[in-house]
Amino acid sequence: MIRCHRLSPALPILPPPAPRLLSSRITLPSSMAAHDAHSHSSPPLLRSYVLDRRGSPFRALLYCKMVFLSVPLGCWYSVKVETLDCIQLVSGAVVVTNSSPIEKLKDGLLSVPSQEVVAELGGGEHESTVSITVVGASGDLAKKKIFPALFALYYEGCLPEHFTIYGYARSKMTDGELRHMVSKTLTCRIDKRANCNEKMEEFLKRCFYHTGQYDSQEHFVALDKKLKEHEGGRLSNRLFYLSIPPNIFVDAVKCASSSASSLSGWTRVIVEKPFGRDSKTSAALTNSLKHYLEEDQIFRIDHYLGKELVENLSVLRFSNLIFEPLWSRQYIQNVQFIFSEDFGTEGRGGYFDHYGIIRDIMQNHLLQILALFAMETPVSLDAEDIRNEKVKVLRSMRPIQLEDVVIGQYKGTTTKGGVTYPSYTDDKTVPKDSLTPTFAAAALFIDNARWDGVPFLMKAGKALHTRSAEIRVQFRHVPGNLYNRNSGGTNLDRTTNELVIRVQPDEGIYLKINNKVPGLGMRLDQSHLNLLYSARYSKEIPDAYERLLLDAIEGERRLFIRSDELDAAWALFTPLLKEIEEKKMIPELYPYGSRGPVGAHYLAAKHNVQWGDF
Ligand SMILES: NC(=O)C1=CN([C@@H]2O[C@H](COP(=O)(O)OP(=O)(O)OC[C@H]3O[C@@H](n4cnc5c(N)ncnc54)[C@H](OP(=O)(O)O)[C@@H]3O)[C@@H](O)[C@H]2O)C=CC1
Ligand SMILES: O=C1O[C@H](COP(=O)(O)O)[C@@H](O)[C@H](O)[C@H]1O
Repeated sequence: MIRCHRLSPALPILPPPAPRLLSSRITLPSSMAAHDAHSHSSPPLLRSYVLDRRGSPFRALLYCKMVFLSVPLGCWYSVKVETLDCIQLVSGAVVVTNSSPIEKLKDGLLSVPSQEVVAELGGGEHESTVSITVVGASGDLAKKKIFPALFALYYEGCLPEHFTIYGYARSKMTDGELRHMVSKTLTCRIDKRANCNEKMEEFLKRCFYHTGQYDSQEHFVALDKKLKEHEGGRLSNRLFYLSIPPNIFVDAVKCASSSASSLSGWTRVIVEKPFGRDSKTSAALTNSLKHYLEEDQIFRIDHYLGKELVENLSVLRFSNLIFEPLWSRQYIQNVQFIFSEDFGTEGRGGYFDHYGIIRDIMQNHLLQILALFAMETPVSLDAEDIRNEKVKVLRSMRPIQLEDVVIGQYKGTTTKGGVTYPSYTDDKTVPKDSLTPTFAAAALFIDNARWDGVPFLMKAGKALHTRSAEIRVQFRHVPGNLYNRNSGGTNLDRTTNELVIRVQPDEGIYLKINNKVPGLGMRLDQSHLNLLYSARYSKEIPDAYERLLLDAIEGERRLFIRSDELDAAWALFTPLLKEIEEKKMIPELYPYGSRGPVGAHYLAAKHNVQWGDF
């Protein structure tokens, strides 16, 4: 039985986006008019179809003759099947033709089941299956995040009934060794649950391994063969998670696309950051990927978008009357996006030195949050509507000035207790004279009517005193505040309201307000209206990778980055990065475990702001 929280009857299931044509070469016959998307009643024409709700939680597979439709539940289409030769609905995209067979839309990409494949579909034709291939399965991210997230999804009943997981990498491993590795590196929230071992056993039986090179068509053909065996003639959907270094993304995509794409269902590819180092390299990566994939097959992951409190940002703003009217320069003095880690780059120095903190955290995670925070109200919750608004706000951003940026690098320290912490450059994979910033603070501006003049401050650093990620919204002071005259010493112009969205740890939202201290006198202090998630909700918070993997399986693109968003993000940061690197800007050193360089305070002060985390 499916227990996935997404299917809870208490939760409204939103109607899916309207189907969209993939190519102008394809026309929808007039007989295929969308029925009422909100209606759950079956139009007469579809009654004879076989409806299978087991394959994937939100997808029903309708099968007839040569017709395959994979449509979201709750959405019915009126189709005159007799007049159509082939139909393939791929994740909301409709492919319909009156001539058979459907021509290939793009080489090796979207193909329609051949007669042979259709014939092969024998007994299992009413069922779909999802095959998830973790490319780079021997690596750090796969062990730390991807397998644990897949297991958590399995445990929660969120994976379809028929699924197979394949690990793919060059390292030689047997299925047994992969299973051992996965079970030993389980670091997910489920591992403390009572029947975790039992569920793990079941899960591991669905995990397999295939050794192969990332640029070998032959090895991907062999993988395809194995996937087919597991798929057993069901309609197959395939998800490839590229958990490999970026220099081999394109090789792997090329092979996966041309030798291991699904012939009957969808094929999607999750791509991990870094998406290039600048505008040029990012565009080159996008172009290469688009050679083998359609944009809507590419799921560019930014795992911060999968974090619960980031996902909640729009809910907070758009579903509470009290916030949206305040969301502008009229009431907000500044907004701060703060990321800090209490550990250095140990173990990842080689990667990090090539990127630095601005590319590693600011250009993606913090900027994505900023875009969600500052965008205009989208037309709907549809992925394209949201992403359109994000792109607009990113394009409205003023070029970042070097004077509005502070960079730092951590240096080793020895604590009073005698514990020694290394300098960034102590890492053997980092050049001794590296100027790569491990800390940066910046002031950004959005040149539009809503945000004109409001500083959006970002601060990100490694090896700081604490691990946290938060959004701080500092409101303007109350004009002519009556209590300034009689506040018992509190300077109300300094203690303005502040809304804090704590993304991690101890997820929560609190609003700082000025309040009367109880008693006969009139003394004010600043208190918190506090929503601490652990106190309010008994449910554990899913890991970001769980949400994003499930979204990718369900074809929900809202939390993935579209190529024009990526272009806009790089357009903002590339000139700054170029200037920093060309001028060989020297980072300010700060001690490991400290609060970062003092320059960050001068930067804030320059914009009449105080960092809220002090
Ligand atoms: N680790 C993390 O916390 C995060 C990682 N990422 C991104 O996710 C992706 C995977 O990260 P991570 O798991 O740390 O990466 P790894 O360096 O651990 O690489 C993953 C696998 O790729 C193969 N590989 C490594 N280097 C090469 C190479 N030069 N040529 C061919 N194959 C190679 C190895 O497998 P084998 O030798 O068996 O083929 C390795 O196990 C990267 O793009 C990274 O930037 C993003 C956010 C966080
Ligand atoms: O993408 C990255 O994120 C991690 C921080 O992720 P979190 O979910 O643990 O906050 C960061 O350590 C890493 O450098 C960066 O590449």
